[in-house]
Amino acid sequence: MSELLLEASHVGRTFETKKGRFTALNDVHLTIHQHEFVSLLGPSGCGKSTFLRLVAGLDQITDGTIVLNGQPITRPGRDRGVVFQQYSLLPWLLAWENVAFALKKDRLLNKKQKKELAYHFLKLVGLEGFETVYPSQMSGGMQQRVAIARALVFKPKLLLMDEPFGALDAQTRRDMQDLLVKVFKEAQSSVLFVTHDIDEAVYLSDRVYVMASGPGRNAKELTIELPDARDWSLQLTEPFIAYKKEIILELQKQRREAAEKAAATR
Ligand SMILES: Nc1ncnc2c1ncn2[C@@H]1O[C@H](COP(=O)(O)OP(=O)(O)OP(=O)(O)O)[C@@H](O)[C@H]1O
Repeated sequence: MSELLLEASHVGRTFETKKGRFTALNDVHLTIHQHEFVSLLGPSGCGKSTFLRLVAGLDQITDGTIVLNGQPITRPGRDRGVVFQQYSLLPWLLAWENVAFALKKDRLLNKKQKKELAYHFLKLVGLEGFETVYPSQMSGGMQQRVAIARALVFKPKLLLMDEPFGALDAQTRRDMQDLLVKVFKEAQSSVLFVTHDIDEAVYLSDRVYVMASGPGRNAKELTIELPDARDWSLQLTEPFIAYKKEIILELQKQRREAAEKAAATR
């Protein structure tokens, strides 16, 4: 396997709430290697977004360590690009300006170079010809493409994506998944991808971490070995269905255990 890029060990995150201390994550482990696509899957509330925010540097761990390229993560940085479910584009800026905005503080590039880079990444995500369109004139899928281009424009080592296709209709979601496979290969970055969707996780990933809740923790890790050239017929193959089944059975087991635990405390 290629070089280790990110290593999260014994990660914990507790929150002080009105009802007392709440443990959102407990002893979570995760690794990502160079050029690896890793998904984080699990029931609602198991702490996927909390974990992603810690890796993004938008929140601080209460236990453990998260090391990226040998350095502990303490704040956001240009080595990580983030894409959320909400596209969060600036409505008063054109598509290319939204992408170039991410380079605002880059003093090494002049305006022309920033514009060229923005155009390059918009082309990569299939938006050639839409550079001078405002977000309000774009579909949800197109807006999310702009958000992906914006996250990639400073060539991050790690792309962090939190349910990026959650707001899209089924067909657009499929198109975006195929686009992501292509973009991921060309951008030569690694991806940490949070999703609820089992098919999406198996289709896109090299490895899938399945989490459990109460508190959020590791439950299962799968290495996905499927042909590199992914297309949708892959989803009908036996190996794909076998991975899916393994995840479904794990999630069913979790639901059963949670129900038993709830019944025992009643
Ligand atoms: N700032 C906070 N203060 C208190 N509790 C929080 C805070 N942030 C998250 N939590 C709690 O931590 C738990 C994990 O939340 P998180 O959003 O990470 O889960 P998730 O797996 O991403 O869920 P979903 O799939 O529904 O988005 C939840 O119970 C949530 O209420």
